[in-house]
Formats: sequence, structure tokens, C-alpha cells
Amino acid sequence: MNTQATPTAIADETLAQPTAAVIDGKAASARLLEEVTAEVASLAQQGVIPGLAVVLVGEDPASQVYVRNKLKRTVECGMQSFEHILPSETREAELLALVARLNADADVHGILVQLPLPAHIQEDAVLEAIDPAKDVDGFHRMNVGALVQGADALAPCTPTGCMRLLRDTFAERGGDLSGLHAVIIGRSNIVGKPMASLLLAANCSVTQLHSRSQNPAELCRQADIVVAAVGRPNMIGADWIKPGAVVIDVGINRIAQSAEQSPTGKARTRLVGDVNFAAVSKIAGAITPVPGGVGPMTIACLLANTLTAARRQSA
Ligand SMILES: NC(=O)C1=CN([C@@H]2O[C@H](COP(=O)(O)OP(=O)(O)OC[C@H]3O[C@@H](n4cnc5c(N)ncnc54)[C@H](OP(=O)(O)O)[C@@H]3O)[C@@H](O)[C@H]2O)C=CC1
Ligand SMILES: Nc1nc(=O)c2c([nH]1)NC[C@@H]1CN(c3ccc(C(=O)N[C@@H](CCC(=O)O)C(=O)O)cc3)C=[N+]21
Repeated sequence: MNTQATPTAIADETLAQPTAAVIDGKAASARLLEEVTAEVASLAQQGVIPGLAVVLVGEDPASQVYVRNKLKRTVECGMQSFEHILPSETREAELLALVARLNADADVHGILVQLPLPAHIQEDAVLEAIDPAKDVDGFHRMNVGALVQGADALAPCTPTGCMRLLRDTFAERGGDLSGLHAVIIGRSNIVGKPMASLLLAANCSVTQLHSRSQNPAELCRQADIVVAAVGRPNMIGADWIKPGAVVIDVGINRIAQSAEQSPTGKARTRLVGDVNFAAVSKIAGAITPVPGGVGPMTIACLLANTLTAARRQSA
């Protein structure tokens, strides 16, 4: 890179020092996993080993990476992992039969069916077939309803992980989330909608943006807290962000990386979020990186949910 301070070099956003605090999701997830590991050990003394079943249908390479990461962490925590990798042509009836067997298996306390499923399988039929007590993703209607009503429920892992990062960030500054304006970009059942429920429960004023929203950047600029869950690389630029806002980037996007940018000198892909990190980190108060932000927290919260489910099932 040209280090001469020519006007164009100064304009290069990658040269400027970020002013935002970078929120370390890896460290936060390691702390949570340490707590979970200790609790698993004490449950094991009562003869209960929490078990998590992960079901993956098809060969989506990104999903295989998540499944592998989850398996590794599950075992590290002292839990049992049951992996079911099925071919993409698996029929819905076969998948429902597997879910029924896992529901009836006393060694399995948590069930996660990796989404998205192949197009010929009805996603909601499968999610509704999971025993709500074992629904560690929190996607069953009974758990969704409980979350919306503010009742005790297994809450979706990614939004729960985002809340932990937000609470820690504001606690470090001697405050909390109450009364703050949160803008969520995205309204999926997995991330955007449950995120709104959790922020509302924490007394935020919540605005939800989506693909039909008008003037999204202008609305987003009013936010004290921004949660981006869209799936579009680098969509959120500095002009979307109020100075000092706390930005949580949920997006996981794989983009092509040129040979010059790659540490190995070979053209390959790299992960980026929905937020333009280089630009936004110059204006935000705090920001999560991708990778190393929300992703590791999702897995830690999944294992925390599995522990909770195992405790309830063995009480
Ligand atoms: N880090 C982690 O642990 C996880 C990361 N992810 C990542 O988060 C991202 C979002 O995932 P998910 O919620 O499942 O995605 P979905 O595709 O289900 O939802 C995307 C949402 O973004 C909205 N959207 C699309 N384009 C725009 C736009 N131009 N402006 C405003 N809103 C827009 C859509 O609006 P509409 O409803 O109108 O279509 C939709 O609500 C993905 O990158 C995914 O890989 C997901 C889960 C976990
Ligand atoms: N039923 C279901 N539940 C899910 O929770 C679910 C799902 N289906 N389908 C796919 C999405 C995506 N998701 C991620 C989890 C962890 C990382 C993660 O660990 N990311 C790391 C590393 C990623 C890498 O390097 O490949 C990081 O961001 O640092 C990413 C994405 C869960 N999802």
C-alpha cells in the first residue's frame, strides 16, 4: 500500500484509525462458554450430560462450516453431540420421522435443524414438529409466542447473543439500554423479529426496517443502537450512522477476494458483514467485526440454551 500522505491516500478509508471501540465477540463467547462448561460439569455430577442434536439436510458448504464449529464447541463444553447429515433429496416425511425419534430420545435435550432447508421441504412443518422443550433455536410457535409476550422461553440464539454484546457494551459505559432508540434492519423470523422483541423487553424504542422501507438511511441515522441483519455485503455506510451509535453487524456474507488482498496470495473468498466496517468504525461509538463478532456468540448462546433445556428436562 502507498503510505505517502497524498490527498488520495488520505481519502482512502482504510488508512484512517478507527475511532469506534471494536466489540470482541470471540472473547465474550469464550466467557459465556466457560460458564456453560462449569454448569455442565455440575449437572454431570447428577448424572445428566446435556445432548444437542444437529440436523443438516444437503451439502451447503457454509452450513457445513457452522455445523462443524457447533460440534467442536459442544464437545469442548462437555456436552454430547448427535450429528445427522442427510442428503439434499431427503423427503419431508423422513425428516419428520427423524425429528420424532429425537423428540423421544431422553439423551437429546436440544434439537437444531439447520436452515434453510431444501425447497421441497416445508420449513414450518419441520419446526413445529420439534418438541418446544427441545427447541434450542427458539423457532417453534410456542416459544415465539412466549418471547413476544415477555414470558420465559428458549429465545433465538443470534438475537440473544446480540443482546449480551449490547448489555456488556453499555454496562462498560456505566449505562443500560433503557430508553434508547434501536433500529433493526431486517425482519426475518431468525434474527430481525426476535431481536425486536428482546430490545423492546429491554425498554428500547424500536424501529424495524426492511426491503420496502422508505428513507432507510435517514431513519437509521436516528438510532442509538443499530442491528444490521440483511445479508447484503457492506450495505450500511457511514451516512446511515449517528456519531457514537453502537452498531451490531449480524451479516455473514462471503465475497470474492482478489489474490493481492489474500494473505496466502491466492484468490479465494472472505467474510464480510452488512456494515461497511472501514467507514462506519470511524463514526460509530462501538461496532462488532465480521468475523469475530456476533457469529461466535450465536454458538455460545446455542449451548447455553441446550444447558437450560437439559436442566428443565431433568428437574
Ligand atoms: N452471525 C450469525 O450468527 C448469523 C448471521 N446471519 C446472517 O445475517 C444476515 C441476515 O440473515 P436472515 O435474517 O436469516 O436473512 P433473510 O434473508 O431471512 O432476511 C433479510 C432481511 O433483510 C431485509 N432486506 C433485504 N434487502 C434490504 C434492503 N435493501 N434494505 C433493507 N432491508 C432489506 C429483508 O426484507 P424483506 O422482509 O422485506 O424481504 C429481510 O427482512 C445474513 O447475512 C445471514 O447470513 C443469520 C443468522 C445468524
Ligand atoms: N436453525 C438454524 N439456526 C441458526 O442459528 C442458523 C441457521 N439455522 N442457519 C444459518 C445461520 C447462520 N448462523 C451462524 C452461526 C455461527 C456463525 C459463526 O460462528 N461465525 C464465525 C466464523 C464463521 C467462519 O469463519 O466461517 C464468525 O462470524 O466469527 C455464523 C453464522 C447460524 N444460523
